Parts: sequence; C-alpha cells; structure tokens
Amino acid sequence: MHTPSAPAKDVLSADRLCLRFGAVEALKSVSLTVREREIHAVIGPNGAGKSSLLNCLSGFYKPQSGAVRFNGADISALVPHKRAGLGISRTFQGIQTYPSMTARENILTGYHLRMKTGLFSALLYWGRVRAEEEAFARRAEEIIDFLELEERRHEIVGDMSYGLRKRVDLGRALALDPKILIMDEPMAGMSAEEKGDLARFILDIRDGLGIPVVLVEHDMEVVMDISDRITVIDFGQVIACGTPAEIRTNDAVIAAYLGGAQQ
Ligand SMILES: Nc1ncnc2c1ncn2[C@@H]1O[C@H](COP(=O)(O)OP(=O)(O)OP(=O)(O)O)[C@@H](O)[C@H]1O
Repeated sequence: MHTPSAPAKDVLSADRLCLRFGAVEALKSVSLTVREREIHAVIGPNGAGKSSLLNCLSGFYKPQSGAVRFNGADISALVPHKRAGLGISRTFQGIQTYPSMTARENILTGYHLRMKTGLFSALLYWGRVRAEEEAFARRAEEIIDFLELEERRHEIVGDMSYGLRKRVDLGRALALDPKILIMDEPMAGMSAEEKGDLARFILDIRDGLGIPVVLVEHDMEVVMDISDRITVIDFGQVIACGTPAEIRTNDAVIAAYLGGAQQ
C-alpha cells in the first residue's frame, strides 16, 4: 500500500446517490470516494446495489438524486462515452472482446474512443491521422508487454482461454489511457491461477501505472488481499468503509455479509 506524504486526493466520488427502479430502491443515499493510487473494492450480498453503483459512476444509470464527481468536477450530467473520454474506463461482467480479431487488434479498438481526428478532418489531414495511429500502435505494444501478451498478440481471441480473453479485455480498457479503472466482477469464472495473474496485474496497474481501481468482486480472498479500502453495501446502503483489517472485524459487516462466508 502507498503511503504518500501528502494526503491522497479524491479521484472519483459518489455523493449521496439515490437510484430507484419502480418500487425497488437500488441505492439509498450511497456515498463513496476513490482516492488516487488505491484499489477500492465494493462488496455486499447479491442484489445489494454494487453493480448499480458502478453503473452510476460510469454513467450507464442516472440516479434520481446525488452527484458523481471526477477530480472535483461534477460529471453527473455526462453520458458514458464522455466519461470514458475523461479517462473513466471500465470492464464489464463477462467478456467484451471481439472473438474473430487478434489480441492486438482488440486492444487497438480501445483507441477509437480517443481518436481526436473525426472523419471529415481525417480526409483533409491524412498525415495527422497516420501520426495518431502510429502513436496508438506504439502504446498498444506497451500494453501488450505490460499484460505479458507478447507471445499471444497475433492469436485470435476466440481461440484463447477465458482468463486470457479477460486479460485482452483489460488491455482494451487500458488503451483508453485511463485516469481510473472500474471493474465489475473481474474474477468471475476464473481458475485460481487466472485469478492470481489478474490480481497481480491489478496491483501493477495501481503501482506501476499509478491508476486507481474500483472493483466489485465476490471473491473475498482476492478482495482482502489486494484492496486498500473496502466499501460494504447492504440493501442499497453503505454499512461500512475501511481497510481489509477493519472490514474483517466490523460487526455490521459480519452480521450482514461475512458471517457465513468467513472461515
Ligand atoms: N436495470 C434494472 N431494472 C430493474 N431493477 C434493477 C436494475 N438493475 C438493478 N436492479 C435492482 O436493483 C437492486 C440492486 O441490484 P444490483 O445489480 O445493483 O446488485 P448487486 O449488488 O450488483 O448484485 P449481484 O451481486 O447479484 O450482482 C436489485 O434489487 C436489482 O434487482
């Protein structure tokens, strides 16, 4: 865990979010703050509101009240691709890769959102497009090295194991050059070895790339191992927030969630 001398700044925050689906109150005044250089896990029982919270942060759901702030600016009104353009990148449950494309091609698709040159100006300024594409290709190679996909870069993603496809998916999210990474159940469906690899990459994203990560994850062992802080949600409300050691011993958490799951 990082212990910078100055207090860590808030990067992304949810401020008293309320979200309803008809009679269902998915989020009841939920607040959460992700600081720079931290891995922040959101945990809670099924249906607690975790995915709803991530969807509010990335703009896929619009809460009825409350605000989402990014580096201090209110981004509540921004649609998902505008938030992505600011550097709020996310991975989804399951796989979002293109199965008939190679690992490298999939990672390059992540750059499309970042292209500054539109179609019209592309016709006028072909050289600028080429320069931009070459820069993206170089950056894609860095991501391929970072995720240890060197040997697999030209392999068709549909032929890869689930864990490798998820790694390519992560590469696509990193291609956005994120300022923060949001991950929804990244370990779901993975073998123990694949989980170990992914946990290592998430730690490297924080430590090597300096990117904070907020993730929803059901695997408590992984959560306790890699998180700097954990927010616990139950029935749409935050019942605790703290370090893994604090969360492990929090009575409300044990009663609501960890009681049955702890050894
Ligand atoms: N699009 C939607 N339409 C209607 N209800 C929804 C929608 N999304 C979520 N909900 C409801 O909101 C509540 C919170 O759901 P959410 O998926 O956020 O929980 P979760 O903690 O992520 O659950 P899980 O761990 O099972 O993925 C649930 O009651 C769910 O049925």
